[in-house]
Amino acid sequence: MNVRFDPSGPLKGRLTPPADKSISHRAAIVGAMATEPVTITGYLAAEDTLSTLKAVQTIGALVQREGDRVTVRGTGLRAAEAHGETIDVGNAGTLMRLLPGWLAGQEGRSFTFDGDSSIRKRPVDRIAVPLRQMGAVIEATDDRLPPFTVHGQRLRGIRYELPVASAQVKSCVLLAGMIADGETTVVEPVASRDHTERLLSRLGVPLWRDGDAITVGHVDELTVEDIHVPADISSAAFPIAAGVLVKGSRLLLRDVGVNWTRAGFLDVLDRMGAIVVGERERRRDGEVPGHEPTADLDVAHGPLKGTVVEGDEVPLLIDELPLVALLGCFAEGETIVRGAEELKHKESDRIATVVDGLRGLGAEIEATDDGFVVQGTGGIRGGTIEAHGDHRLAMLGAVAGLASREGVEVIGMEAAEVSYPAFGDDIARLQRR
Ligand SMILES: O=C(O)C1=C[C@@H](OP(=O)(O)O)[C@@H](O)[C@H](O)C1
Ligand SMILES: C=C(OP(=O)(O)O)C(=O)O
Repeated sequence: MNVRFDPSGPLKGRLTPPADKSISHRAAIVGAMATEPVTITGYLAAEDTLSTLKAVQTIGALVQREGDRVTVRGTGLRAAEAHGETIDVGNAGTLMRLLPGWLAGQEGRSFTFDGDSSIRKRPVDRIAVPLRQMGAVIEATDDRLPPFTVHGQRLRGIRYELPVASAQVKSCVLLAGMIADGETTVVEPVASRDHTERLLSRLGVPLWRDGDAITVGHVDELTVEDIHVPADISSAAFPIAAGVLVKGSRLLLRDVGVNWTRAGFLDVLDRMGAIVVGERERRRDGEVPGHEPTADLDVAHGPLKGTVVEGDEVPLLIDELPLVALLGCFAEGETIVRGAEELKHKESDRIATVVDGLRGLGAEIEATDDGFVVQGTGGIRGGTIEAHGDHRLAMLGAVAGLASREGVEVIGMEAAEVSYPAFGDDIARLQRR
């Protein structure tokens, strides 16, 4: 589906962005691990998180959905079984990397995972390495890609130093650690989103942090309280960027998750001089809070200046980096992102697709090995951008169009269904106010 986004008049009004995708995946998986039924309110109804509901059904959980209220009746920690059915993760990397952690500990049962053409290019060796050390047997295509099969075994706890900062790998090992013998420790090179730690900690799972090391203990049974999912800051980032870039805009985004391990985009916006007002959670080392803080964010159009995003900050806004590139086009001076090689392993190679895509719209942007460099020129011309089946690229093109001089045609806008099905409607509503 090709959709044209013309230069927009001011965006105005209030909006509750869609529910958090990362937290929705985790809530459904944890619900499936529990023995008693779990109610999740505000569950994200988008392609990726519907794949997770289907996946947990494939392994024996019952799922009931009424709007954004989902009830999961799980199998308990040690009774998941797929009966030879393949688990289809669709386009969802998070699902593909988290669920095998739990299933690796289902002794004597095997689970095959597959997904769409994008997922078949995304590495699973990053989870196979630690899970094998814990005792699981994993067969993957070319030893590193889907489709892959996890043969569940009795697992033993390990200490694992993550070679790259990845919340998906960290979460996978922590989920496996809950059913492994002994304690399991994951050491992260730099902080990444900690939704799994917060959720497990709230549910009474023995879990603690010591500097960069997170340790989880063995659990016999999981009791899960009802879970509420806040709005997704990664989805909110698109209307926020539109509000910052389109002249005369003023938006209020409500109930947005501002967990500091996710809210790096707001810090980068601050450095660029953008006007976004709202209470954020501040970094607190050594603590694993049991909740997800939220805030209302008041956004207004204003001038921007260039900034530098370094590797330590990258995991705190990994999915928002494409938008940093777009903001850089409008900023005074240079905007640089470094230490973001991980962008190459997303739904598309986001260094290549962002740089080629924005350059096609008139941006002065160069790719580097681990990021990009953008020269601010005060705006962008417009043109056509290909989404490459990547939801974040589709919405990047849309926001670029709203702020451009000539408008942007997005090829493959349907990709937005993965995380933000109401994106087009929400933007249209903000344009009518
Ligand atoms: O844990 C998660 O929910 C996610 C972690 C990140 O991936 P990595 O762990 O691969 O960096 C992020 O890009 C993805 O959208 C969601
Ligand atoms: C990278 C993303 O998700 P996933 O890894 O779950 O496919 C994303 O949502 O931008």
